[in-house]
Amino acid sequence: MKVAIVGCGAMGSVYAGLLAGAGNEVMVVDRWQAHVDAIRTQGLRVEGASGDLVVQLQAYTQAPVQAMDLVIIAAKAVQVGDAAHETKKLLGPQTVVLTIQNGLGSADTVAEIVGKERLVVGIAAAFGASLRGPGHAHHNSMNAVKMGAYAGLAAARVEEVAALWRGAGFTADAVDNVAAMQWEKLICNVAFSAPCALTGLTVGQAMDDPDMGPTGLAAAVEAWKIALARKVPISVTDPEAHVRAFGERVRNARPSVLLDHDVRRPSEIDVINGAVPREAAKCGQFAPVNATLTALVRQRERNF
Ligand SMILES: NC(=O)C1=CN([C@@H]2O[C@H](COP(=O)(O)OP(=O)(O)OC[C@H]3O[C@@H](n4cnc5c(N)ncnc54)[C@H](OP(=O)(O)O)[C@@H]3O)[C@@H](O)[C@H]2O)C=CC1
Ligand SMILES: CC(C)(CO)C(=O)C(=O)O
Repeated sequence: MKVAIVGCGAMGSVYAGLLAGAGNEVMVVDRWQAHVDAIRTQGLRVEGASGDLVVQLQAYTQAPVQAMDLVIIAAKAVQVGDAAHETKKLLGPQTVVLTIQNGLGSADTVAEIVGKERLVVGIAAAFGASLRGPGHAHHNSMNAVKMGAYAGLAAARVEEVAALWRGAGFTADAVDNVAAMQWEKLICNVAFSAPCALTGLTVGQAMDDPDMGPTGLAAAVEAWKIALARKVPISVTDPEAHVRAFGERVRNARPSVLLDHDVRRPSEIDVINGAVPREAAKCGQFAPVNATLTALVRQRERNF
């Protein structure tokens, strides 16, 4: 399959490396010139839970005009609009677009730009990925990739995309309910995104910390209650166990909100912890734990 990855950062590199390693024709588009240059000259190295491999890829800072079978948008929520515009150059009549971001709301932005009928929404859970340098990604784990149609795309086409991922060594499944898939991940992210960004702790250190451990769990339980109040059909019955199982897989990870703060860059906090009070308001409820954590992160970001 001809696959393009738009936004070849930490996660995009893991996707690109494994999909190319499985024999797909993979092109990556990323605006970090040094990363693209390194991929062109030395190949892309992906190291960590999946092994250690180097793949040769086509790499660009701007997408060429070329129809692909599948375009994966792996930019962050705050960048997803620009990345979707870049994606338009890669679309043919049959191209499927899969957008994978943490938090809530990115898919709506992408749907407006690339069209909802071709869109698949994905979630990647427990990878703990980062870029170690130009052309070199690392990931702590690789738990699961889940995906479902945004609106209209036939279930068989979504299943085809999931099969492509499985063929590359991922645990990947097509799901019926995108909202449940997103909330089940969000419950995990809220426990670590703000707490780790505010303290500099890794996921494992935050879980073990006598202050941040309970704070993260309170944020997760609050998100879980709001998901239930919003009647999202999540399968989580014990949010604390759900979060602990997730955290144990990526103890050494520094959540991407913390990675953004390392370089004084505004993060995805508004669509992660910040999504919970917004969703709560839609059913007349409050989410004070997530609202407070979001306010603290936002205040810090105003000084960047
Ligand atoms: N890191 C992780 O372990 C996990 C992350 N996620 C989620 O996956 C998503 C991606 O995260 P992550 O890989 O960490 O993020 P990164 O910041 O590492 O990667 C995103 C990349 O996309 C590039 N980019 C942004 N806009 C464009 C554009 N218009 N054209 C080309 N390139 C573009 C960025 O460039 P630039 O740096 O210049 O902005 C960056 O290199 C996020 O939603 C995150 O929450 C999910 C599971 C695990
Ligand atoms: C580790 C973390 C929290 C990084 O943002 C994550 O979302 C994942 O790996 O699934």
